[in-house]
Amino acid sequence: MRRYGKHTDEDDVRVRPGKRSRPRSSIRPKHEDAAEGMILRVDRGRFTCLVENRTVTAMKARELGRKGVVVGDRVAIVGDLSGAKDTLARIVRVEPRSSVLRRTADDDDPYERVIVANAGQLAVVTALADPEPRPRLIDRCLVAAFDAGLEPLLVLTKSDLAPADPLLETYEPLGLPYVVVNRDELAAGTAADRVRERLAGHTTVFVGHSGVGKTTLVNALVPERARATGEVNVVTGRGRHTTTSALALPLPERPDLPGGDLGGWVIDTPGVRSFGLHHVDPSRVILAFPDLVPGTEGCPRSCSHDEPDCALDRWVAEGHADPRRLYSLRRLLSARERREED
Ligand SMILES: Nc1nc2c(ncn2[C@@H]2O[C@H](COP(=O)(O)OP(=O)(O)OP(=O)(O)O)[C@@H](O)[C@H]2O)c(=O)[nH]1
Ligand SMILES: [Zn+2]
Repeated sequence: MRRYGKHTDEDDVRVRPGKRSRPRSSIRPKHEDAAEGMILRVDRGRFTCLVENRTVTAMKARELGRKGVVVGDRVAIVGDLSGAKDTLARIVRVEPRSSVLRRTADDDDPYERVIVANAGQLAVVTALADPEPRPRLIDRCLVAAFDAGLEPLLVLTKSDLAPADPLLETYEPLGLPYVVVNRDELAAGTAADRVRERLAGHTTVFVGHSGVGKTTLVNALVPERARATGEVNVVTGRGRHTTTSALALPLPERPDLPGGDLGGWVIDTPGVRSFGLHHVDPSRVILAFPDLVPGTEGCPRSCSHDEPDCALDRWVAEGHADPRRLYSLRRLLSARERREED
């Protein structure tokens, strides 16, 4: 933990004599003894926070005001950090975030929200059948990932029910990493192992439509989770998770797998039906297409890259980039507009 000791103040005094040389203890942050923590879960104003190797329940200090604290946030935390039952610590500071995944208000949720902070990868989980894949929802998740600067990963489940090829063909121009899994591989553990290799050393957010098999996969990746959330649904009688917010789970170490000693985090999110994208800026999305970026030099100011004067048509016509890349970019950008089928 960084300390804000006397030394800094003394330096200040020496270089800037005069009036301002009186001791300025007030410039020191109030909570210099705060511990560092990571937010694992948010539930009705209570935050589950990892501090060293303990989980501590905390609330926001009043001084944070309306500042949001979300899963993945690194925070400074004070108070009772024992993690004992019925104790409540206080979050006094949120550290700068390396990334922010958000969704705009939409039918599922009337508020714009930051879903997760500090993630590096977005795993878009899609079933190849039951439920049918919804390419527009996949596109919307990809746009959110590109906008937030997260690396996307396609996880296609239920390949025992339908082939992956048609969908993979659609996404081939994007050159995304992908993993295809089926029921037998899930049962054998090999599906989770292949996904695990992609997660090594990363913080990965899992998103997917309800029913695609996200819970099955996350439980296989983090067996601890199945135990922690093994409540039984009274209607179906099946064990069901009750995630209403994102939940960060540490990946168990797997020295037998490539990169398996690196650890990593899985952040599970509730099933999504849509993914609001009004906040997305096309100029950030296009950064995921470095082969097209130089072609935008001749574009009109604040070009949507899908208008008659867009210079990208000429860029690909002159052979600087694959036309399918431009087609894919435009499809993604158009996914920002709301469509009925979303
Ligand atoms: N055939 C087949 N079924 C699978 C596969 N993966 C998961 N399932 C089944 O699909 C159903 C839905 O899986 P879940 O893991 O509950 O799906 P989910 O995405 O978490 O859905 P929510 O819990 O509604 O968010 C379950 O009955 C799983 O057993 C697969 O690869 N093949
Ligand atoms: Zn353009």
